Amino acid sequence: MAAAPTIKASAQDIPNDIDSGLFGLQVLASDSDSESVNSHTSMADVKKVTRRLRNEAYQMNKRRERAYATFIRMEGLSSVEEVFDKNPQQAMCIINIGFGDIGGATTEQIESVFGQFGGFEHVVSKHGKPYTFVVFKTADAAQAAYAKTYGKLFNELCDKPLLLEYLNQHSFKKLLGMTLGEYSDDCALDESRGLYYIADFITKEEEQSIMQYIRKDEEQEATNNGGPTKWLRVQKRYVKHYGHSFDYHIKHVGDASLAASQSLPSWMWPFIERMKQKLLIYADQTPNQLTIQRYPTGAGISFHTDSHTSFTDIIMILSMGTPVQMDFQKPESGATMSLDLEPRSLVLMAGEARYGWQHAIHMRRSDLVAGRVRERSERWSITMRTINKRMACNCAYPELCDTNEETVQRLRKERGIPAL
Ligand SMILES: O=C(O)CCC(=O)C(=O)O
Ligand SMILES: [Fe+2]
Repeated sequence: MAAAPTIKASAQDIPNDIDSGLFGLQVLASDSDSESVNSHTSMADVKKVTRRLRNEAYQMNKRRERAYATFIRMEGLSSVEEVFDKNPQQAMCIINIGFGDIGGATTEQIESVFGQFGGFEHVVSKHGKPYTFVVFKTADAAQAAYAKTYGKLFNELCDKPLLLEYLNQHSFKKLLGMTLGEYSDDCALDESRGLYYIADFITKEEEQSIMQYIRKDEEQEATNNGGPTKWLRVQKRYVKHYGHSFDYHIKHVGDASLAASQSLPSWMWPFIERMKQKLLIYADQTPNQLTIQRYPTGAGISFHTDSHTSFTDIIMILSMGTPVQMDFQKPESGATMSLDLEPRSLVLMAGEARYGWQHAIHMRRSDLVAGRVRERSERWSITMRTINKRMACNCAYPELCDTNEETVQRLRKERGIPAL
């Protein structure tokens, strides 16, 4: 006797307007995870299954509506029709799975599901967004993956039914075209604007030895009741100053005399010498203030511009440990950009990058680099600056300049520096 056909259905197969019975259920080949209705199934069972499936379809619709609303709000759209396409396209949006702590998945988890399909290219996640994009080589390849994944549960993907939409061509470019390292406007921040990035400024061995020196200073501090200088906790990071201290309450160099309170650690001298040679900085730009920072995983530094009246033009940052993304913003125009700070790299900010932009390292446990989630661990950095003895600045960025701030005027008076 021929086997009874198995009716397989999952919630997504049921049309939204289903009103009774088995309408809309597809008759498919047998499949172990399918809902089975065979010749022994009573009409009551069929009704039960139908009711359950209808309820699932209703829940799924609700989920989809919620995800649409979030997408529209976050992308500043008036409707989803602006971005989604009914016809298969090369890129799809998983509208209900993003990356992050709550209900999120990592790039690797999403790849592990979609990477099984032919023509898979890559996953693009966006920070703080509860949706993700999956790109295929062709619309046909995307369609094949869509057919096998839509509405399905994957335990790698938080056991949520996968909701997918094809992305129209225009939105593909608009939403996914901008990768890190590109700029949000015409305000490209580059060397002509004073931002320089030197990869592998120090070797791996040098990185290790600097970290050892820092740890040794730390031990000395613990055993000697104070080593060269003290670690302070600022937000979630640890900070230590050499040369001159920095007062986070007044947001200014702390030493009243503006005389160096400490010499720079001798292990830094060879690197400062290398900077002078490689970067051709002038003698009067030789750093005389160092800030060493230790960022436990997830720590960061809020958006700021290094005080214009505390330090002169050139600021350099040496990175060690985990790579992180540094974000830049220009409050006046809203322009933004990100720079990936690899360990052992040196960043130099001068001119517009130093005076006219703010920079930050967001407090989070991972970064997105070209659409991939990269977990962070511990990071160390050394910021090198030169004290601004005039305590004045005549930059072209008054909105970020502290020259006329009351505190600075008071400090100028207290420190015997003539008023402007
Ligand atoms: O740790 C870093 O890379 C950033 C440090 C910084 O912005 C600062 O010290 O002002
Ligand atoms: Fe800074």
